[in-house]
Amino acid sequence: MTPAPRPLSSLGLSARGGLDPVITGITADSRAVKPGFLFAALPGVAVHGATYAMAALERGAAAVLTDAKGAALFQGPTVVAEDPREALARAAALWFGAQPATMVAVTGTNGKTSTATFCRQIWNLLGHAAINIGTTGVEGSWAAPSSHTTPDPVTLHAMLAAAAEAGVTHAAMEASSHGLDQRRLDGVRLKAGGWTNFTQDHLDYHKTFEAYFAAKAALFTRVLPPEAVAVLNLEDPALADFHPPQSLLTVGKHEADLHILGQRYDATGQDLRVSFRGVTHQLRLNLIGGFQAENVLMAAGLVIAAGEKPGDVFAVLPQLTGVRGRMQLAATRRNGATVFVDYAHTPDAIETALQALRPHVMGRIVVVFGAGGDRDTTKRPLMGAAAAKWADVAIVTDDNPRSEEPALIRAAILQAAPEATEVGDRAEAILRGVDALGPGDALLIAGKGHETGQVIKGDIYPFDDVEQASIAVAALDGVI
Ligand SMILES: CC(=O)N[C@H]1[C@@H](OP(=O)(O)OP(=O)(O)OC[C@H]2O[C@@H](n3ccc(=O)[nH]c3=O)[C@H](O)[C@@H]2O)O[C@H](CO)[C@@H](O)[C@@H]1O[C@H](C)C(=O)N[C@@H](C)C(=O)N[C@H](CCC(=O)O)C(=O)O
Ligand SMILES: Nc1ncnc2c1ncn2[C@@H]1O[C@H](COP(=O)(O)OP(=O)(O)OP(=O)(O)O)[C@@H](O)[C@H]1O
Ligand SMILES: N[C@H](CCC[C@H](N)C(=O)O)C(=O)O
Ligand SMILES: [Mg+2]
Repeated sequence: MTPAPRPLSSLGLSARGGLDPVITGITADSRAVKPGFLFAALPGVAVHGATYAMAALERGAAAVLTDAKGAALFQGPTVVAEDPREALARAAALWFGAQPATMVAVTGTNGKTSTATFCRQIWNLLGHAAINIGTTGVEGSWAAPSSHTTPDPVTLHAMLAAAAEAGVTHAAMEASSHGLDQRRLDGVRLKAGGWTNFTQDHLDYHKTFEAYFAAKAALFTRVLPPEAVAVLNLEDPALADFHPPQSLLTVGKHEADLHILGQRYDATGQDLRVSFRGVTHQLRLNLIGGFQAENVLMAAGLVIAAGEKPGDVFAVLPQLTGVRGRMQLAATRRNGATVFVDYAHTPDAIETALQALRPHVMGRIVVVFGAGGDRDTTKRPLMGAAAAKWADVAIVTDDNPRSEEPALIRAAILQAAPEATEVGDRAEAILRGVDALGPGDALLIAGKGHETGQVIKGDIYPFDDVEQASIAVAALDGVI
């Protein structure tokens, strides 16, 4: 529902010369401007949005929000902000207004989608209308697609207001480092924030580990209010020395508030003994992979920090179901071999996923994986090394090469995995992986998870790892 027109000043903004025009909408894209809109001309990676300010004004923009550099590029009603991205996020929060009453955000190199999804499932199981917002879109009691893990502030606040108006009271969202760096979350009212882990990814954007860390730390140092709760995974040494302004609920290590006392794996999941502030709980998780227990504990910590009773939360954990494309059992061969689809696309995730699968597998582990184009190039050999170390057989293939030459991406991986087999066509690579499986073996198809497309140059070709796994098993085992 479109909010009613209102004066610029009601969005916490003032234009040069004391102008206070009536605003009818907000956008950061000049092509979406309608008469009366506030156009946010943001400093971008490729271009300064103020390049399009005159086009926006010609389309009837009532005012342009930008920084000093942008303001020098045009003439017209101008709001100058030191940080226009943060000003836009706070204006979007005021413009759309309604947000679900109880919200948490989770950051970290890996585990965000899993944790946010488990938060939503726990809240649903406790009777709340809840959603998770992130890489898999908006899921739960209200659904919507999302082009980003962390949507831009105008899209995000429109989502939150629509969900609240639809009766959603609880929301868990992923705070990506890009999203935090670009202030996309700055107007969101959060009760708790979680940090799963910190390893390598996105250095193509942040350039240094320090900048990557600072972007994620900002969830606590800038976005979360001091009265909120910080849920930190102390298993990760990078976080053990992080001291946010908020009170802590720690998970992971034995001195943490919430930690695992014992873990026993079997073919369909795991049994856990966990301790929460001295009280022991025994529970079953029908989820494959130790990392899933870590994510479940992070989710339990966030939901408890946001107000739920610990006993109620632990009681519903056995009902949690797997997250699409995260260690998802996609197919089983006639000889009993299993095929899993997972989203691992960083060195740590490849290592974690392969190690996590091992206790559930009697025989060999085969892995099929690649690395995304137009992303962090330095992680490619590290991914190759992780696969070479932790899998028995590795097949290197394509995964969203985007604008890059696929063979060069594969070569960068193979230089650290000389024993691996190179099969550029992903469907053929999966078929070869399935064909290699003997009784008790397992295949891990990693990197694309829930994705339903292969991004090559500017096009997206339909491709679904789960579907390809079933096709390969049917073709080889004669099941139609
Ligand atoms: C690198 C990056 O994150 N870029 C994001 C950023 O673009 P930008 O500001 O740098 O855009 P730009 O192309 O330089 O343009 C500058 C400004 O001019 C405006 N413009 C541009 C053209 C025009 O005609 N008129 C106009 O007004 C643009 O709207 C923009 O505000 O702001 C845009 C608007 O919000 C985003 O769509 C865009 O995401 C790009 C497409 C992207 O691929 N981002 C990925 C890397 C990303 O954000 N990934 C994370 C993490 C993923 C994960 O780990 O799960 C995510 O949260 O999804
Ligand atoms: N706690 C964890 N520690 C290490 N690896 C993990 C953890 N949780 C998940 N993974 C691995 O990372 C992959 C991605 O998990 P998930 O989608 O939950 O992470 P994410 O942080 O949302 O990723 P992205 O930033 O790409 O959206 C999983 O498929 C698994 O291989
Ligand atoms: N299969 C995807 C996974 C990464 C997606 C997301 N984390 C991003 O960086 O956009 C790729 O490598 O292209
Ligand atoms: Mg995600």
